[in-house]
Amino acid sequence: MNEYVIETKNLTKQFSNFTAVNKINLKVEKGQIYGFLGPNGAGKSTTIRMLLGLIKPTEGKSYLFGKPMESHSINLLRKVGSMVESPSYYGNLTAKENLEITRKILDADKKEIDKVLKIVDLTKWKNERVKKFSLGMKQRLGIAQALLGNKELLILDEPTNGLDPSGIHEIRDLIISLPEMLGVTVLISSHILSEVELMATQVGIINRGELLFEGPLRELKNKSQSEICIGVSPISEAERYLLDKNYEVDKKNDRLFLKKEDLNPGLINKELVFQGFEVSHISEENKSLENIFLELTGGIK
Ligand SMILES: Nc1ncnc2c1ncn2[C@@H]1O[C@H](COP(=O)(O)OP(=O)(O)OP(=O)(O)O)[C@@H](O)[C@H]1O
Repeated sequence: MNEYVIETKNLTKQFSNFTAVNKINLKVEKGQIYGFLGPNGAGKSTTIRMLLGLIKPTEGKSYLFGKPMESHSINLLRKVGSMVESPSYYGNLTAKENLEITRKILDADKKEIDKVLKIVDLTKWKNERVKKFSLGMKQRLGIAQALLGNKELLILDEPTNGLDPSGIHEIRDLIISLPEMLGVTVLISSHILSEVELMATQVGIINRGELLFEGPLRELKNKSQSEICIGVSPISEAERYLLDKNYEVDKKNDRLFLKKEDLNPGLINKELVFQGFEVSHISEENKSLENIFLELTGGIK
């Protein structure tokens, strides 16, 4: 049996009558960068809080490293580093002093401080007070804190939130390097697909507490049908003609869209021209991943 770093079985959380997380089954394998995606309010933080033992599930179970959380939580959580919302630090202390506090709490080896500073590329700034740091540097320090104690799993809740594009780039490069450099598995939550698209090897998409998809991004892309986009006149007559022929037709912005299932744009063109329509444009359109994500989560109707 495959042992997952994170596995949940019917994990559910209700707040009074409201179901924030509904019977979700997550599977995260060792060494993966798992993008946990969903719009605001989807249930990501609630799931993460259950995985970190901060709140109890109403129903269902979570397993870390193959063991049930409920019976081994302290030992399991020792191997998990996390950064939930923004990192906590003392602005008047230096980066090194902040890490020293966490190191002492964890009783980790002194050498680890220089090691994690190097990983997050803050060695040069280790003696600077954190209040002078940019938001990106503070997030990197938060990741360094989360890594202290030889962690095997990192859980990062919206680590790129509020960062500018160059900050996002830095955090992304850092996260991508972690599984290979340290052998850690990373779960990262976000409400923006493009922020995790370039680093996640696997994604889980949650909306209104339900897990809608789990798998590699390419599988998500393959799930969506491409369309044939046609510029044709007179458009209404062409639409009627295609509907009569049982094609699935959508009219948007003076263009007709046909769902492609073994449809050949060349043959459609020939058929329309043969019927006397004037075809000014015909192309095959693949939906962007962002559109697939928005459709799944209800952003586009
Ligand atoms: N303690 C609580 N009591 C009642 N409702 C809650 C509580 N915590 C979360 N919720 C509700 O559960 C739903 C899911 O919230 P959650 O914070 O998990 O979403 P999220 O996907 O992390 O979104 P965001 O990115 O906005 O934090 C929301 O509707 C939220 O209002």
